[in-house]
Amino acid sequence: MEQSTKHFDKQFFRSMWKLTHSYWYSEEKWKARGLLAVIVCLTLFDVYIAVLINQWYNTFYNTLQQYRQSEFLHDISLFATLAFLHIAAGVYGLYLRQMLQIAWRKWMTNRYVNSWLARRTYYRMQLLGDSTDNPDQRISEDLNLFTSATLQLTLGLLKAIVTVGSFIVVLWRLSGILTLPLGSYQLTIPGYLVWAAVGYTIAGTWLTVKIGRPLIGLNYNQQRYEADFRFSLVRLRENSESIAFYRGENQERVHFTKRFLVVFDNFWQIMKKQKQLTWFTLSYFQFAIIFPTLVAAPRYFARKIELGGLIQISNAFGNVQESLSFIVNSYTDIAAWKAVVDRLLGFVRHMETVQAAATGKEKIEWRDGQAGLLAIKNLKLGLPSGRMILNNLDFQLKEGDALLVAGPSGAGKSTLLRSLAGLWPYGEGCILEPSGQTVLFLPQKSYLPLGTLRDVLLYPQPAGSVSEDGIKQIMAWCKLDGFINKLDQTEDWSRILSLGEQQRIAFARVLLQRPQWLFLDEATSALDEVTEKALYQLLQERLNKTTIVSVGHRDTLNNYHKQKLTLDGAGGWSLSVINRT
Ligand SMILES: Nc1ncnc2c1ncn2[C@@H]1O[C@H](COP(=O)(O)OP(=O)(O)OP(=O)(O)O)[C@@H](O)[C@H]1O
Repeated sequence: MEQSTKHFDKQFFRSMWKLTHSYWYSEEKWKARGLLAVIVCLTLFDVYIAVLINQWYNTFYNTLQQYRQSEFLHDISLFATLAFLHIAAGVYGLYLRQMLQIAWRKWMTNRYVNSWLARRTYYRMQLLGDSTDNPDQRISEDLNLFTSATLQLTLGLLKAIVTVGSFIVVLWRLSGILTLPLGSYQLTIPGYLVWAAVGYTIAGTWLTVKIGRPLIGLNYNQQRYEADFRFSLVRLRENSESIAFYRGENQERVHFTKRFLVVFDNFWQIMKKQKQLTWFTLSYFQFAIIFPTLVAAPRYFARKIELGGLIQISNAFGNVQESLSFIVNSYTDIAAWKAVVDRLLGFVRHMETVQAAATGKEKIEWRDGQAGLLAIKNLKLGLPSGRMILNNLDFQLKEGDALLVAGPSGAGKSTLLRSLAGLWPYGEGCILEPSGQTVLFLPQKSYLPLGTLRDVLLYPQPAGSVSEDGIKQIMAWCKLDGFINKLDQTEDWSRILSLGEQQRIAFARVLLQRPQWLFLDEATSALDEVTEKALYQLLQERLNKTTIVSVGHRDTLNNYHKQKLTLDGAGGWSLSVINRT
């Protein structure tokens, strides 16, 4: 499993840059940069308004203290204007930030989905270990969190820096010089309010980081445990019938309880840490309300500043402190954000490893050969454990051939088909594929997508690619006449159709797509022998030039093939001609 790295080290920032920069240099870069520039301007404008409001405090409270009624309404209207500008900047700042966020998320989602689907990465990632748990969560939730949190944190940081800069100047001006008697000496501290604010915040930040650090790992794990728990529930839904037949509810309950217990335990740890952190942060913020007044009180009672000045100091102090303690405020956000970044980086790395393996380092070589010829040269197939299941397989198939692959269960028949489809990476040798010809693989249980029966039949071709009459004719040939009037009905067909009906659907797909090379992995295992015969005869009549390679256990299959490849599961194989009686 990919672990959350504990620190923000150089490597993390390098990877982070890799994750982030692609969007800002993409084809959408000008739109993205333009939007970001407007948001930054609005943020700076908002800080400027905050400075004007801070000055307004001074004027307004002095007006009150000195009972200057004539200026009261003017001050109020000035406040209304400033407040309106502050609100407008806030509203549009958020609106545009969300606009940028969704555009960025859309772009990244497209990119991740494309990369996940490219070169069957989704399949190979599963095959090549489990270092990425729940890729669906990475694409749906993590990309969302990543884009929103990155913008929120970056813009928050910018605003914090500019606010600190502006209000430190204000505080410095209001501070004057503090003189402390130290024995016979006098200690003079210029801008002492600034030092007080900085000291207070640094102490708070340091303590928060110390208390809150374990939350990074805990949050990372929480997301993963939640996804694992959800996944186990989804599996029950997907396999409900099988589980119901086995009466496996108790076992499932034990399994759910076990997975949920992990969620529960981890959440307890988060709660305990969060409690400590909340004790600290709430106390810290409560004390921050009174702290500036305490610090500025000596100057007020020495009559060096008026009430307006005191309130202004308190407000400026609050702004500095709030911005400086940006890390304090958003420590848990930063922890969650770091966990998201780590997970995304893990996902990207895993995809890259799988794709690099697919393009470079693999020892099985898939090459385009001659049209009408499939040549397998010295093919060795192994398992991830290193066990050899097929040794030096060498044979050729020509257009129109029909080969039956047989052997005991677990001998490696499906694995051979996977290797011919380019899905199995463990092994070495060379496969010369028939150049420029259409190939179709039928697994034992075909995938039925969600949608109408027509979509299911045509998959993966789009609807409309075959005429209505053509579809109906082929359905009738495959003994699917009973479903003709349901062609446009949307159902969860994999739940409704029997396994045999699903296998007939798969044959109908073959006849609709008319591949030149057809590989069938126990594709008639759920059918009676009469139907099996009818379907193979249909292939021989309608697709007489198509080369057929079938994997199966039944003797009846001998009738539809010319050659037989028998695997013994220990690496050995033999090729023979089938003599039909
Ligand atoms: N992803 C995998 N990881 C590890 N081992 C695997 C994987 N897929 C298959 N195997 C192993 O490879 C061996 C061959 O499996 P395969 O499915 O090719 O056998 P088969 O001859 O088609 O069996 P059957 O007739 O029962 O369908 C089996 O021992 C199986 O456990």
